[in-house]
Parts: sequence; C-alpha cells; structure tokens
Amino acid sequence: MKEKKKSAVSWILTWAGQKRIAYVWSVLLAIGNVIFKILPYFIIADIVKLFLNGEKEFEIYLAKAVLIALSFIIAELLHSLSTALSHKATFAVLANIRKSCCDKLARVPLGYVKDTPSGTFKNIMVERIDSIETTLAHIVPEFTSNLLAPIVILIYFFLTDWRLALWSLVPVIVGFLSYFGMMLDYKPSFERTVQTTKDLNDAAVEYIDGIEVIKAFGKTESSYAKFTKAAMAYADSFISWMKRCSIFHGLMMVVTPYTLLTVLPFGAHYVANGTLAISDFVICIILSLGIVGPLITVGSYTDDLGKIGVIVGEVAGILEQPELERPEKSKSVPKDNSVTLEDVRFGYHDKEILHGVTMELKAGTVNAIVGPSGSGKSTIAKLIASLWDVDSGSIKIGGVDVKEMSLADFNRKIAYVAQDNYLFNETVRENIRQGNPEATDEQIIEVTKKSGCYEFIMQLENGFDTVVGGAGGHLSGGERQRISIARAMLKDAPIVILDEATAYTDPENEAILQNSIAKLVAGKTLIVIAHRLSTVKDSDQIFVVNDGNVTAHGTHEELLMSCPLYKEMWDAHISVKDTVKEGE
Ligand SMILES: Nc1ncnc2c1ncn2[C@@H]1O[C@H](COP(=O)(O)OP(=O)(O)OP(=O)(O)O)[C@@H](O)[C@H]1O
Repeated sequence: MKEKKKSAVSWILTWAGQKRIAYVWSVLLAIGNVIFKILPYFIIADIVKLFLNGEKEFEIYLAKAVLIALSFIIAELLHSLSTALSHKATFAVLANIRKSCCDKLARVPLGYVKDTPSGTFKNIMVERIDSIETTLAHIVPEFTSNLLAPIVILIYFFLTDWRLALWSLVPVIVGFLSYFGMMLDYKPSFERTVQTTKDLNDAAVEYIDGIEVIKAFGKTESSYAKFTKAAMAYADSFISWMKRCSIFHGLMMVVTPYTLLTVLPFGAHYVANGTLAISDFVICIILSLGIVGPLITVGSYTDDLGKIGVIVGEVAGILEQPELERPEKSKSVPKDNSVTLEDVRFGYHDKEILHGVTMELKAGTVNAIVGPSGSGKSTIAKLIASLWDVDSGSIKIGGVDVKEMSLADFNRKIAYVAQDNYLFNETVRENIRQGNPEATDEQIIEVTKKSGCYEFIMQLENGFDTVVGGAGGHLSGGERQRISIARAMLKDAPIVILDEATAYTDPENEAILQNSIAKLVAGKTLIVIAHRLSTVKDSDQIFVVNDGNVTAHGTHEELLMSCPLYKEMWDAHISVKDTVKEGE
C-alpha cells in the first residue's frame, strides 16, 4: 500500500513542536482583532440609523465615535500581539527545519549527499527556508482575520437585505474566477522557477568550485556561458509566468473592489419600489465596502500558501530520504575488532559494482586491498566505513552486523582516512580536535609529533592557530593528508581504514608517513588501500580485487606465486620504481 504523504500543515506543526501553542494564541488574538475591526461597521450603521431617525444629541454621536476609535486601537493591539507570537513560533519552525535537515544529512547514505549538487542543499537550507519566514509569520494571524471578517460582515449583510448581499457578491465572484484562472498552472510554474533558481545556484557554485580548472584550461568563456544560460532561464521562467498572469491579475484587481457597481443601482431600485428602507440602503453600501479589502488580502495569501507548500515539499524531499539502517541502540556488542564481509553486493544507482565480496580481516592484523583502478577498492572501504549500506550480504564487526549497531557505537569503532579528507575552515588545532572533541591541547600537540606534522605546523604563519581554508585549500595535498592522519590518531579507534592515505606523498615524506601510520595502527585492525604495492607488501593479508570481485588473497609471497594479476601489478610497480630511480 502506498504510504500517505504528510501534508505541509502537518510538517509545520511537527517543526513548531512546543511552539504550537503560540500559533494557537496567535489565531485566537487574530479572531479578537477581527471582532474589533468589524465593530466600527456596526457602530457606523447604528449612527446612520440614528441620524435618519432624527437623533440630534451630539454626545451620542461623539460617544459612538470614541467607541470606533477604541475599537481600532484594540484591534491594532491584538494584531501586534498576534503577529509577535506567530513570529516567535515561526523562528522556532525555521530553526527546527534547518536542524532536521542537518540531522538527516548525517544519517542518509553519503551517496545521496554526494550525488546532489552542494548548491541545492545550500539553496534550500538557507535562502528558501528564509524566504518563508515573513509569509509563515503573517499568514497565520492575517489569513484568519481577513477570511473571518468578510464572512461576519456578509452574514450581517444577508440579515439586512439578502438581495443586495447577493448582488454585492457578483464582482467578488468574477474577481475570484479571474484569480482561479491565474492559479491554474501555479504549481508547475512555481516549480519551474524553483528549478531554474536551483540551476542558477548550482552553476554559480560549480563555476566557483571549478575556477582552478576553468582558468588552467582557459574555459572561462564557456563556463561563464553556462552561468549566463542558467541566469537567462531563471529570468525567463519568471517573466513568462508573470506575462500569463497579468491579464487575470488585472481583471481581478479591477473588478473585485467594485461591489458598489451592483449594490448602488439595485439598492436604488429597491428603495424606489419601496422594498428597501433608505437607512438599510446606506448600511448596505457601508457593508459592501467592508467585504472587499480583506478578501483581496486573502487572495494574495493563497499565492504565498502555494509557495510555502512547494518549499515544505522540497524540505520533505530531504527529510523523507531513506536512512542508513541503524538502530538507536546497538543490539549486541562486538566480541573483538575483526571485520567480515559476507557475499557483499553493492551498486551506485542501478549498476552493480561489487558482485559478492567475501573477506575476513582478523582483529589486530594489517590488511591491504589492491587491484586495478576502478576495480572497487574504495567502494569496499566506504562500505566498511558505513558511508553506504550494502545492497545484499553483510558486513560484521566482531561478529555483529553493522546494521545492528547504533551509528554512535559504530563510529567509536572506526577511523576512516580518505583520499581527500575535508578540512574545515577552522584552525589546524580545531581540525585535529574533530577526532576527539575532548582532547586537550597537549594531546593534540603530542599526536602531531607522532604523525610527523608538528614541524610543518610550527612553520605555518600562526602555528596551530592557522586557519586552513575550506577543504584545507591553504595546505598542500600531503600536509592535508598528514593532518587527517593526526585527526584519526586522536580518535584512537580500534579499526582503521586508510584509503590511499599516502597518495599525495612524495617518496621522501612517505617514510615519515609510513612511520606515523605504524604508530597509528599498533595493535589495531588496519585496512589499507594503496596503489604503491611496496607500502603494503608486509601486510598480514593482501586482497586482490578485480572488477568487483576478490580474486585472490594471501601474503605478498603467496600471491606472487598464486595470483598472476598480483604478480603483473608487482612487476609493473617494481619497473616504475626502477625507472624513477634511474631518472633521479
Ligand atoms: N559515487 C559514485 N557514483 C557512481 N559510480 C561510482 C561512484 N564512486 C565510484 N563509482 C564507480 O564505481 C567503480 C569502482 O570505483 P572505486 O572508487 O571503488 O574503485 P577503486 O578501485 O578504488 O579505483 P581507484 O584505484 O582508481 O581509486 C568505478 O567504476 C567508479 O566509476
């Protein structure tokens, strides 16, 4: 059975949480505001009646005028209170939407985050959510009051003279028909503007992120053209929509306010034929003027309601993504730090990459995964690190399926150093502290000494307080790598995965790095993926991966004898090393 989709209102109520009560008060105060806004119409009607009945006492008129003034003041006060409360609730809603999105992104498979352009998330989580603040805060009190006020006035109108009340509705109905014409393809049109806005954002982010490559390959013009194209499509989507709406909008704005167009001639006719008292006619004129303003405001809000609906839909699109299957609390405790893969199958999107991988990595051993480029080595590492979930088969730690462990318990077990470890735009010290938020400054210094990065950190402009740019842009690839290793060392997890951790390292620094890695992994289960076979030849066990399958495993010597692919790779590696040496 298809699961029923959660409506925008129930999403908003969920995000409002405890602040829901503020929305309830906001609506109640808005109803109070309506009552005091309508009261003057009844008082004016009363004044007209008194006047036509020959009342000459000035004090009576003055008292009624004071009442009208008081009503306006109270209405304004209630309106301000109501709006203040709904703003308060709305800020809580916005904060909760953003928090839910951030929480969610931490729980979804990495693939979903990586496959979505970063501009899209930024756009939804910053600009789009911000853009509903004013609307959401105003819509609750104002939509209520502007809808209720004309309804109450209309009831009074019908009681005074139902024929004129009906006539007064004719322009309103024509106006609303034009409005519905305008709203006919609201959703696709608005979604198109949303899409073109996203495309514009993505093009801008891509242009900035890729500026190095764009400059190096002289692609400035073509890359800029992509951005210009996105900007044109963005403008087009708004202009063509506005063009289509303008006729309906014009008709609506011209016809709707003129209730007098029907009320005046028909009222005069009824007075002339004696079926309507002149005092009631004047009251009807006043009432007919009172219906239109609020109804037009209500009409303008339906546009905003559509906008909120679309934005809530986008956020829901993130929040409804399937998560990594992990329980809140671990179901069992791993008996040791071994890692086992049993018949693991996995594919990005629909294409299967791993076709039944089985591996047994004993606790406290050094294990290497080698194989040709694109064979699936990093994919295996990422699956062990739980960045994705397997499609079938299982990954176990100490005999416990990772799907039965909470993410928190799992994270304590594993340290993962990838090829391109992200460094935050913070100080070197804080970047390393990410490994263990509780670590003291002394522990951080110690770990950098062990990982061979103390010297170069001290040579940086502000030492440990040097801020490294987004993605660690101010450091070399090798320096970033060593900081990532220090971060992983500080975490002190019993299972360590190093995915091409020495990729950026020159032969000179490789020795330092190997040395620091040896310290990092002493007594731990190590899984290392390396292109340079010499760095892993002493491993307890080497797995040869080819085309998504483990084709052989054993020690270096065993594989040289039994696995032709390994021998071929080793020979190639040795000859490259020799060539490099000769060239030196
Ligand atoms: N995020 C992704 N989406 C789609 N396909 C992917 C993704 N990441 C990797 N692949 C594909 O999966 C296959 C295995 O990639 P993987 O990175 O695991 O190989 P590898 O053996 O580590 O390669 P290399 O040694 O070049 O790093 C490749 O064909 C690659 O194109």
